[in-house]
Amino acid sequence: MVKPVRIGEKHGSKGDDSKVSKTVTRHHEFQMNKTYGQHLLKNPLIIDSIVEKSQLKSTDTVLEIGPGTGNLTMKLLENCKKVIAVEVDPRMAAELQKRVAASPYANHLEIILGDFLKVDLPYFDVCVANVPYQISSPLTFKLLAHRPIFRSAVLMFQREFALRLAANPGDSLYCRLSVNTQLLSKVTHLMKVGKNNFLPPPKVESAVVRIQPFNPPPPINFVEWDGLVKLCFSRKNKTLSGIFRVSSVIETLNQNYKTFCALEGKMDTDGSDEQMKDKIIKVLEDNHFLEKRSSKLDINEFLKLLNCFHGAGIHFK
Ligand SMILES: C[S@@+](CC[C@H](N)C(=O)[O-])C[C@H]1O[C@@H](n2cnc3c(N)ncnc32)[C@H](O)[C@@H]1O
Repeated sequence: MVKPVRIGEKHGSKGDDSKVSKTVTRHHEFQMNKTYGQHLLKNPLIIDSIVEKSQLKSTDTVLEIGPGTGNLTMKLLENCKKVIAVEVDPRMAAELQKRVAASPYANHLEIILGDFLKVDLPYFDVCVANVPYQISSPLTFKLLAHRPIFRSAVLMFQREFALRLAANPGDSLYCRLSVNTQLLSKVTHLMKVGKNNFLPPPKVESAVVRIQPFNPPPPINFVEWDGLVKLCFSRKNKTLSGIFRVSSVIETLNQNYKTFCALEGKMDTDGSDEQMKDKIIKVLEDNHFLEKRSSKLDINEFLKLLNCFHGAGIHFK
């Protein structure tokens, strides 16, 4: 558990827009750390738009991941009760601490110094962040696994990642990430953001999405679900018939089946891979999945497929 560092209490002038550009200017003194994905948002219009789209309430506790020197944090503080910011770089945290101490919001910010992927998260209502792109995927699933379930997250990602999150069946970017995220949440693409809105500009384009976790979450064993989805997207344009006829896949599912039978106290533990192949093909055939392709299946069809396999005792972990 990383110990939270609390910001000291100091007061200064409120709502001073010049602070954004001053801080941006000061960033030239920093050597930006590429491994931490340090690209600071410098366009106040984009910052305002992100905060507006976050639909914050004055009673909200907001989680920010990677506040940097605080360009977004300052605007968030004006619009909620409290910001909890997780920052890995002590230089950034110190800069943010100084900046907030000179504002009326000193008592409304808590900085957790540490790696977002390793810290225990506190309670929060909404997450708003221009995230470090290199941890986009584990960051998203850490948020979605967090309890209690938060209201929404408005997050800046690399554009391609954002498009993958929001992709629909049939889209070229529809993938395992789209299906796993959309099983657990509603994803909405909010806006594109060009490179020149950052300092220094990243190599890639960016986009902001809103993620609203389903509450209650679907009653699905996520490991089983992801096992099926991972397999189906190993060759997303191949038919399911083609994917499930591969001998290594049949072998693995037969092993899983035997483990499942043993755990359930069933005697059916000596079936051959050939028998397993017939069982799998029968499930696909009986439920009209043989000629379907993952790239076109929606969440409900994946759910149906998982249920059909489970009905036959076929498991994916
Ligand atoms: C893209 S910058 C965003 C900075 C600031 N929010 C802004 O928009 O100007 C990403 C920030 O995340 C921080 N960061 C990188 N990896 C992190 C991690 N694993 N945990 C927490 N913060 C991280 C970086 O130090 C940097 O401050």
